[in-house]
Amino acid sequence: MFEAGALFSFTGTTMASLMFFWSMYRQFVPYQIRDYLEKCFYKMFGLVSTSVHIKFTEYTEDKGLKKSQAYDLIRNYLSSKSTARAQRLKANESKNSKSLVLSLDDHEAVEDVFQGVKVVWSLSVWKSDNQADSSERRYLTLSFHNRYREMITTTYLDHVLREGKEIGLKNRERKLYTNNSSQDYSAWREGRWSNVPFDHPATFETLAMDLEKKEGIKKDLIKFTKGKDYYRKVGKPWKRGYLLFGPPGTGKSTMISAMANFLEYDVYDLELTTVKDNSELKKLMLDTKGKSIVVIEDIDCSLDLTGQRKKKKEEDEDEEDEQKKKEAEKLLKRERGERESKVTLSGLLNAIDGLWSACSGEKIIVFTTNYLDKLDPALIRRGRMDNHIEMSYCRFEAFKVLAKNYLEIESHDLYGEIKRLVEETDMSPADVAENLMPKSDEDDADICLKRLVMSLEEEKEKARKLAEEEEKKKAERDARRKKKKAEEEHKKKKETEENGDVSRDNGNHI
Ligand SMILES: Nc1ncnc2c1ncn2[C@@H]1O[C@H](COP(=O)(O)OP(=O)(O)OP(=O)(O)O)[C@@H](O)[C@H]1O
Ligand SMILES: [Mg+2]
Repeated sequence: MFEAGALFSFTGTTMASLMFFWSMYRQFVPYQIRDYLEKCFYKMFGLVSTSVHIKFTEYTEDKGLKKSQAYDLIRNYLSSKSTARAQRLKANESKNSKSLVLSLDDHEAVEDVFQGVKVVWSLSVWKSDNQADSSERRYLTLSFHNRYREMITTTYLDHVLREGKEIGLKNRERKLYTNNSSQDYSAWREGRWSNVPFDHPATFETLAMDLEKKEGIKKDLIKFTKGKDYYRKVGKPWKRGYLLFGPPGTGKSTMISAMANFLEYDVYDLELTTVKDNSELKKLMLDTKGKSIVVIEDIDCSLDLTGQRKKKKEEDEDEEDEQKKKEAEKLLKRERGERESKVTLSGLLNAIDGLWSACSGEKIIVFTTNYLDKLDPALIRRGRMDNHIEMSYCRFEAFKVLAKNYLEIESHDLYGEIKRLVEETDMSPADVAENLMPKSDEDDADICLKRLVMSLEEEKEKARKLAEEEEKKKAERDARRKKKKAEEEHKKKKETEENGDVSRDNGNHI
């Protein structure tokens, strides 16, 4: 028997000799001969070995500069397996610096089991011999028994890539994109979209609206995300359009953020007024990725999309005034040399509905507007805007959500009075929220709710006065119209009488 000391010294000497021979081999044997020897070794080894090895390099072979997508997907896939099973791990900061990401360390291996078959993944590093070149290339090797060659090279690898993609999407930092103006050459050269991290805190839990409606929207979204095969089966591109309409401050933009957080999607905020023409719009849409929400806010203000609308037969004076104001604004813009977007309604319809709009996977398109009736029916027909959601003034259900968010209360003596007032008064959730927000440390729930009651009463009074004034104005307008009509009729009658007199006179002359 060896004594412990003797055993250590024997092992140490052997290791030192091996390392000496290894370094001599790498230093003095030329690369071509080494390569040949290694190939022979692997060949001989292959005769007795029953293992198969597949190598996945970090960079693609062609130019060696492009990162291999498959390599990244496999690393994503292995991250959770390594955390659970590997002995040596590497810790990196995640892109959003919120947490640490653990991955397999260099020269480490991890086992995976798929359909009862064991495979081993190992991570190796190749270092250049060239002194001037300090670069390192990593590669992953998948080893498994030859008996499972067919299953591993098809089913298992498909499974790894698919899972890796999903993990990557989940871990990615979500982005809020906005389109660069093509007038701004430096920004346009950088890319069609600029982005910042998307960090809006709105969720469906904090969104104040009718509870049943909210649940309906959540279910609709879940159904959509799971509908890949269904959409393919019925022959529809995998996208869904939402039209959010309602008065200002009712939560349309908040709803978009809640949707993005719920689905973990990116958001593309498309500013149509800076898009030069239809072809630019097409390019922008082609540049959006899957798992994203493309938003066009205030669609009625973005473009003159109402041009094709049939004018109402009876335009009242107010509408005429508005039309005149718009024309004057346009003229002023033109005089100032401001560029107007040449995106047309058909261009926009193509962008959301055309052949190429089906590129790049699942996508949600959202339009928001304050005035539903200002939009061309073609733009919002079902199939294009599948789900029309009205965001309305704050009613009691919505108030309760806001009170819970802002004051952390679920009931109060004033709830009865508030219930009556919010049902009678049109106040936006934004205004209700503002009243509920404590303005100082002394503001407690009692003070905030009383302030809300006061505001609601004021609003109610204001609405009553406004309605009275409107009524008065309408009566005046009607009276003016009646008077005008009577005058016209009188004038017509007079003209006919005069014409009758003239023809009688002429008759007398004859
Ligand atoms: N339904 C809601 N639930 C929770 N908060 C809301 C809701 N509606 C409005 N708010 C609050 O009011 C603010 C303004 O709301 P938001 O911007 O979503 O309104 P909007 O409908 O998009 O208005 P606009 O038509 O003017 O664009 C939000 O930041 C949010 O704090
Ligand atoms: Mg908005």
